[in-house]
Amino acid sequence: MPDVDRTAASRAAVAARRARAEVKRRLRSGEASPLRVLEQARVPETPAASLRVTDFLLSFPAIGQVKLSRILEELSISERKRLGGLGRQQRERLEGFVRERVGAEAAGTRPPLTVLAGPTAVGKGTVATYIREHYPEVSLSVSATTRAPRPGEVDGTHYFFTSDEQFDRMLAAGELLEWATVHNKYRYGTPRGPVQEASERGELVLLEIDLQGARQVRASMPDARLVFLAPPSWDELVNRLVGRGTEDSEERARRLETAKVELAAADEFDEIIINDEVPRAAARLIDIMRGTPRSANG
Ligand SMILES: Nc1ncnc2c1ncn2[C@@H]1O[C@H](COP(=O)(O)OP(=O)(O)OP(=O)(O)O)[C@@H](O)[C@H]1O
Ligand SMILES: Nc1nc2c(ncn2[C@@H]2O[C@H](COP(=O)(O)O)[C@@H](O)[C@H]2O)c(=O)[nH]1
Repeated sequence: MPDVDRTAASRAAVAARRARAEVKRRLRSGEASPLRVLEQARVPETPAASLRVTDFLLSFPAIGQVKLSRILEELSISERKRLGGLGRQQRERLEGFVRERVGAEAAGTRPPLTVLAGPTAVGKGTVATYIREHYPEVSLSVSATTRAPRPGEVDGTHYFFTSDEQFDRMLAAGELLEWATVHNKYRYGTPRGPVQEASERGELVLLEIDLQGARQVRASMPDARLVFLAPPSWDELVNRLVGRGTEDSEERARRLETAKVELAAADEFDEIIINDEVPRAAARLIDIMRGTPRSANG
C-alpha cells in the first residue's frame, strides 16, 4: 500500500476507534438509549455497528465480567461479535434482553424480592441451581450457615459457612435480613448487604430460605413475593430425601417432622409451584419473578 493510502487508512481507523469510544461513553452515561444504539447498528459502517457486543453489555450498570459471560452464553453470542455482525436471531435475542432490562429501569420500579421456600428435599436447592445456570439475570442470595459443608458445596457459592461466633457477630451487627434455626439444629441467615445492592440495581433477587425466614421477610418487606415449592406427593418427598443420601436416619426424621409443619403453611404463600420437573418449576418461578402471566408451563 502506498504511504499516502496507509496514512489515510490509519487516520480512518483512529477516527472509528474514537467514534466507538464516544458511543460507549454515551451508553455508560445514559445519554444514549441502548435500544437506539441497537437500531443504529443495523446500518453498516456506523460506529454502533462496529461496537463489540461485550462493550455494549458492559455499559449496563449491573453487568460485570462474570455476568457478561453468562449472558453471552444464554444469548448464544460469541464474545468476538460486533453489534453489526449479529445474525437476525442473535439480534432479536439481544433486543429482547435489552427491552426487559431497560423496561425495569425506565419504570423506575425495583422488582420485588422473591422468596422460595418449601419442605426439605422438595428440590429448592436444585431449582435454585438450575436458575443460577440458566437465568443469569437473577441474583441468588447466598446464605450464611453454621452447618458444615456437604461434599461438593463451595464456600461463597452455596453458602457462607460460618462458625457460631461469626454468626453471632453478624447478628449483633444487624447484617442479617432474616435468620432462623432450621430443623432445630443449625442457624441460617440472609446477608442483608448483597440483597440490598442487587435490589438497588433493579435486579431480580431470589432468596431460598425456610418457612420461618419467609415469614420474617413478609413482615419486614410486605411487597416480597412468597413462593412455595411443593412435592408431587408425600411419598415422592420422602424418596427425594432418602435418595439424596446426605442425612442419617435421625436427621431425616427431624427434617420430615419440620416438613409436615411447612406443608401445612403452604396457603400463607402467594404462589405454589409443584416441583414435578425442575426446568418447568424454574420457568414458572421466573415467570412469577418477572411478573408475567401464567404461561403454558405453569
Ligand atoms: N423435580 C425433581 N424430580 C426428581 N428429583 C428431584 C427434583 N428436584 C429435586 N430432586 C432431587 O431431590 C433431592 C433433594 O433436592 P434438594 O437438595 O434440591 O432439596 P431442598 O429442597 O434444597 O432440600 P433441603 O431443604 O433439605 O436443603 C435431590 O437429590 C435432587 O436431585
Ligand atoms: N431462614 C433461612 N433458611 C435458610 C437459609 N438458607 C437456607 N435455608 C433453609 O435451610 C434449610 C436446610 O438447608 P440445607 O442446605 O441444610 O439442606 C432449607 O430449608 C433451606 O431453605 C437462610 O438464609 N435463612
